[in-house]
Amino acid sequence: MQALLGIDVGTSGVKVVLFDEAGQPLAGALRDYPLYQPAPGFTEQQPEEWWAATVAAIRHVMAASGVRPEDVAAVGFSGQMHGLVLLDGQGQVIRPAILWNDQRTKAQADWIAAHVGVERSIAWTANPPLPNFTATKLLWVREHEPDHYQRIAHVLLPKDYIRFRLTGELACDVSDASGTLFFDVAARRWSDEMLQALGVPAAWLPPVHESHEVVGRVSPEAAAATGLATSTLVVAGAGDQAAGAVGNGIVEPGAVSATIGTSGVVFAFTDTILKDPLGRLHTFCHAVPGAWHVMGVTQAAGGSMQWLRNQLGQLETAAAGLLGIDAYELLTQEAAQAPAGSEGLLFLPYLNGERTPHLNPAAKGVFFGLTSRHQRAHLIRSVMEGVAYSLQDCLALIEGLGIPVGEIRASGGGARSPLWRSILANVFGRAVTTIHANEGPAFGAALLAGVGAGIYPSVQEACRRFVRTVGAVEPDPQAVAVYAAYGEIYRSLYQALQGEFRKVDDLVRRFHG
Ligand SMILES: Nc1ncnc2c1ncn2[C@@H]1O[C@H](COP(=O)(O)OP(=O)(O)O)[C@@H](O)[C@H]1O
Ligand SMILES: O=C(CO)[C@@H](O)[C@H](O)COP(=O)(O)O
Repeated sequence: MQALLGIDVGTSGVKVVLFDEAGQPLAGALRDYPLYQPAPGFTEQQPEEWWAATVAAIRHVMAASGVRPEDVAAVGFSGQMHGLVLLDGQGQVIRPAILWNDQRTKAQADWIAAHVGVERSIAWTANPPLPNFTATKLLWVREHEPDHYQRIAHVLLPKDYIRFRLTGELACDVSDASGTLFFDVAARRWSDEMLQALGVPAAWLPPVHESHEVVGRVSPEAAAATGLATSTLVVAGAGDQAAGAVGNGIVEPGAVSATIGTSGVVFAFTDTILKDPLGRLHTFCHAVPGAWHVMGVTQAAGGSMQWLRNQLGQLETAAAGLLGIDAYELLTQEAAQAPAGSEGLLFLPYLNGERTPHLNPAAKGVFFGLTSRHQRAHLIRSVMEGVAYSLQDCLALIEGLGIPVGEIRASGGGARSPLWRSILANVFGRAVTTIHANEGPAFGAALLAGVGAGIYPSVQEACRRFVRTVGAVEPDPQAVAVYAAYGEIYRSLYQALQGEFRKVDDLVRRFHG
């Protein structure tokens, strides 16, 4: 028996799952780590805490599965994208990682827009400069922390740091590299033009591979720490959205997924490179050779529910432990008591600014339409509905590029909720399915590992064999009409409040920054 290990270095924690050759999970482990917010708009994590959590999760999985270490054929990675990890010449981490949802780098994104130009940025990298992308984070360090900047020898993405600890190899893959703004997405290699224009040494960036390619083996030190064998291969892996798409079978034309993780993403496969002229959708390499994808991103999808749970769900959080279910289940059960449309209560999920379609890091979250009639159930449901409207904004732009959209596959933690899936179906006005497995990007990472180890002939073939859709939810015409009507107001609210978001942002910087 050969086993495959998928490691997903997520935002809330690391998920490690061991699968057999037939894609069946043998054992899994989740280990959380903290997210630090040292100032308004800043989000950081400690790479050492990712590694400690990964080691603990791998040890747990190996012990729980009883699989012999030498039977683990290969490891594949998935990871939160865009985060900046800086290493010095000795391979030591220089400062905490600056994450994908950090909002501090608007000035650096504006600087790139002014000095390189949005059009040239899209021509060279397929994407406009956005605060979320790694390049702006590196420029921020250059400007604000020159001592740190001078020590840089290597720039890595989050999962690639974990691979470095596991193998000693510096490497990246085409899908994750696409989210740095240093990458020529059309040619699938680092962009000399962009690196030169930004004055960033190309030598800082690691070699780039297709996602299934083998980049090394587990090192003796990492084998001692994790319990894995030094014979185990390690493949390049993918950014969490591309890895999740592989796990969902989004590897052929017409396949589209909607993921509610901490962020929310609508993801469509493309076999040619397609770009939104205004850069509102990301155009990235897929984890499938010769393929690309477009995706729209909601900054705080599950993140909005997490915020609500933390602020209003202390009782549920305490009770969940006793009842053996999670707090989100209790909260979404309560949301089901409010009707579709939440009796006129609307939520704009811009708690961490917004990417698609507004590209505005200063956008703010809003509850609109509150009356004394509204109860907690309405608040919870309106958050779920607001996230769905935001994903619908992403879907509309994808359809606007002429990409065919059939049924939509829902995934991520939020898709565990049948209510959220039915809200998605009614807001999209389309059938929404999920897949049989709920290991998400870790499953995709393991399939990529299987291709790299030669167990499966291709990523598409692995998906054809192992990915099954289940649980189709059809849209209900009455609810579709309700959401179409409220959706119009949702969209007009951003237009009405855009100026106020900017003013509030300035005031927060002035008084609380
Ligand atoms: N049972 C549930 N019902 C509704 N939402 C859920 C449930 N479980 C998790 N979630 C949502 O999923 C999010 C986490 O999704 P996940 O895919 O695990 O995220 P990430 O990969 O970003 O860490 C949570 O923030 C929460 O909003
Ligand atoms: O920023 C993006 C994609 O562009 C996010 O997908 C991050 O890669 C992490 O998101 P979660 O998986 O934690 O929601």
